[in-house]
Amino acid sequence: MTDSLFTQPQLQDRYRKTTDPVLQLEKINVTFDSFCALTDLSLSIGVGELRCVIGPNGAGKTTLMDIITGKTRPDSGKLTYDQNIDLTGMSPVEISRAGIGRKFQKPTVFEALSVMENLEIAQKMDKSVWTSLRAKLNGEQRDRIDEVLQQLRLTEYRHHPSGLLSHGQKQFLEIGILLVQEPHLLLLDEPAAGLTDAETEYIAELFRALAGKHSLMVVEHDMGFVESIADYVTVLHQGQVLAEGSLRQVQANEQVINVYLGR
Ligand SMILES: Nc1ncnc2c1ncn2[C@@H]1O[C@H](COP(=O)(O)OP(=O)(O)OP(=O)(O)O)[C@@H](O)[C@H]1O
Repeated sequence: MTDSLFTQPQLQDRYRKTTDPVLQLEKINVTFDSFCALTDLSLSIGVGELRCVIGPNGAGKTTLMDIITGKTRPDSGKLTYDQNIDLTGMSPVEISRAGIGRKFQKPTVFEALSVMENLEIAQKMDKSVWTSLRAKLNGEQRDRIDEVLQQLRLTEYRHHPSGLLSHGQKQFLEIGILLVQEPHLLLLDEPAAGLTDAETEYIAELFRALAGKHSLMVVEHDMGFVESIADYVTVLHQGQVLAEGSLRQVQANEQVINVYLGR
């Protein structure tokens, strides 16, 4: 077992084997009343890996993200981050501070504030909104924001009110809000939903560039998008892992064809 992978971000992290897990779920069970949303779910995401999670409606994809981020507590099972951090006892805020960032499907930016202000607030998560805006950024923080603005093609919109951005730009800003917090693991729920073809292509390129430095778990229904980004795919069905492998492998799996992809 290696030492804690991410106590301090290290350059060599990107060269670690993706077989080193950044996140491990072991026999996770979640029930709502008597309905089993996740049943003995085991899953492992490697350092720097870009994992896609697919599956039919109701398969448990959102519940999986809710478990990882502490929004929902499992009834049983182990949830280990960074080799030895037990997430099951941590609050959503503690989990976020430990380096797990989540982007929901619907953008949730502060619409009245500028693009830049949204990023500043995100960078100083530990302070209130107004304290964050008054506190001066140091050079390093400013550089990081500039870098993220550029990465998300938002530099020329930095002073625009976020409410005036297009849907796609708001999605990009939301990814930027995650990136300025330097997460180690990003959870992205249907990031391509509602994007134009050009935006989808760019976001695919961006995710491929982020993998290695960050680990990414992407829940997505758009198979074209999955094909353009995924090295490894997990198929969920009825709260369990139905299949895992390359997209080609899972696309050829009879059970996956029957329950999800169709003929
Ligand atoms: N709070 C809840 N109370 C009761 N049942 C729930 C709750 N949350 C989820 N479920 C049920 O758990 C199952 C898994 O839901 P989940 O939202 O995780 O699926 P999903 O794979 O994300 O689906 P979709 O692709 O439609 O978003 C569904 O049958 C859903 O109705």
